[in-house]
Amino acid sequence: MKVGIIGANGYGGVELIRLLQNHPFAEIELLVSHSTSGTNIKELYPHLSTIIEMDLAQINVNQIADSVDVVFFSTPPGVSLELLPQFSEKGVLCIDLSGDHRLKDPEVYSQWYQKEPASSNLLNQTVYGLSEANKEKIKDSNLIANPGCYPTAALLGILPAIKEDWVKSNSIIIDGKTGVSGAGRKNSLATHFSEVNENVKAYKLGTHQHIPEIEQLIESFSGNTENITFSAHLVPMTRGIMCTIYADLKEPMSSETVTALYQSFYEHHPFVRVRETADLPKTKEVYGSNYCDIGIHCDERTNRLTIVSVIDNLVKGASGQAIQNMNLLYGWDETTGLTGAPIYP
Ligand SMILES: NC(=O)C1=CN([C@@H]2O[C@H](COP(=O)(O)OP(=O)(O)OC[C@H]3O[C@@H](n4cnc5c(N)ncnc54)[C@H](OP(=O)(O)O)[C@@H]3O)[C@@H](O)[C@H]2O)C=CC1
Ligand SMILES: CC(=O)N[C@@H](CCC(=O)OP(=O)(O)O)C(=O)O
Repeated sequence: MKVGIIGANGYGGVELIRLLQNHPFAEIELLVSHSTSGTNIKELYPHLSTIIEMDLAQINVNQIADSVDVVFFSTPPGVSLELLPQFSEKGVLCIDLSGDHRLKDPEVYSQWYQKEPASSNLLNQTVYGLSEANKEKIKDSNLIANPGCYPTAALLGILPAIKEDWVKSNSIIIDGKTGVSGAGRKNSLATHFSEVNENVKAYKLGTHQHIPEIEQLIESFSGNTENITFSAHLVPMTRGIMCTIYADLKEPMSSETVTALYQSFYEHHPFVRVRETADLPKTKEVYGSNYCDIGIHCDERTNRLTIVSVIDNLVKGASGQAIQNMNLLYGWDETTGLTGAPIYP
């Protein structure tokens, strides 16, 4: 099965390359770049020398569509809006790592991304690729909107409680922390070493594009409209996301009971590991891997549930999950090519 990666010279693209090297059924056919076509990928990323030495190709829809079976879009918002319909029309399977096709309501997309939305026709064909939540739909789709990094950690953390209807409406608060690679490879003042090192900052409060994405999936799970509070924080590490999620319980529950129920909920989902309460997960314990680790605490004084959910933003939060979705789509075991253990320490 032949794969093309558009945006191959960004962090998401390079993580796709790393993971696909270990995939037994997928072969990288084309690496595509907008601004560095003609350059060998090893010149931009010397760590890939002798592993993959391929010139980056230009964006040429016909040529790409003729040579690959599946295209990953690892490009900033707005790019796949224009390109993806041209591939989809030609019957190429598309997996979009950007936010362009995640929101079902075109008006909501315009409001949060300040861009013209994709066509309703295309949005109706799109499956939201949170692998654990939409496994059956992903198997039958040809256009997958891969989730954002924060939504992956937040939703895997909260969905069992939502599905079981344990939490009070509008009581969910998600406190998210991310490593700097979440902002991609492009230069910016916000990701400059001196700005990030020995510093923690909150950003995009009330305006983060992941707010409607999280609310949309909660609604599709519960049938209820839910308003969440989400705060994003940048912390001085390269990879990793931690979402600490707070919600008021409808009825008192113990940590042990909720943990056992979460373990049973994720029993058949190999990439979600639910820990015992005394063993709350840390970002380093999933570094470089496709795992999402979850820990639970119920405060019996306040009747509040706290969930800690960690992922690697570039793997389960982006490229790893994109490959997991490709595996589901092709009917392969979902763990194919993704069984590497986290890198520790
Ligand atoms: N980093 C992360 O942790 C996560 C990222 N995502 C999403 O994945 C996507 C890629 O992110 P990431 O790899 O981090 O970002 P980078 O900035 O590292 O890479 C972006 C890529 O897109 C290409 N690109 C930029 N503009 C255009 C254009 N106009 N047309 C075609 N290609 C273009 C860039 O290179 P070139 O211009 O040379 O082609 C580059 O290859 C984004 O939508 C991001 O929001 C999602 C989850 C997590
Ligand atoms: C550090 C940093 O800036 N992180 C990005 C994560 C973006 C992301 O996950 O991508 P999508 O926009 O495709 O959802 C942010 O918070 O916007």
